[in-house]
Amino acid sequence: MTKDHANGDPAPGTGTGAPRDGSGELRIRVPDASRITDLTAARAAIDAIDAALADLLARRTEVAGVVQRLKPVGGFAGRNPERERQIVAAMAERAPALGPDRLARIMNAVIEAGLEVAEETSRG
Ligand SMILES: O=C(O)C(=O)C[C@]1(C(=O)O)C=C[C@@H](O)C=C1
Repeated sequence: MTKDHANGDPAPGTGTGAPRDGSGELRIRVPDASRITDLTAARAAIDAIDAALADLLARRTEVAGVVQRLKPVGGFAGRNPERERQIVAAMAERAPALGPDRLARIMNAVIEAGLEVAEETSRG
């Protein structure tokens, strides 16, 4: 993986974009979008962000699987719309440009994917 010489992080658009060093910490260097002026750099930035998103989604899926095992009723049968609304509301505060309706669609897909993986895993 190409390393950023300053701090050892992967350069944007190379490698996974999100080092796994066992610390549980996930770091990504993202250029300020307003400073990107060419298509190659813009796509490299997207690739780095998507690599970090993939890492986060994988980790979220693992933790959501633990939640399913801890709940009295896990999986799709134990779906909790109020908790999902809270998740979306908290994310909408951090990402106002997306807004709650789009974030609800995104998180519905994320949550359902996590529940599918948890159910497949529990079936063995
Ligand atoms: O918090 C829970 O109760 C979960 O089961 C986790 C989770 C999630 O993936 O965030 C999944 C399904 C529920 O509908 C709500 C949230």
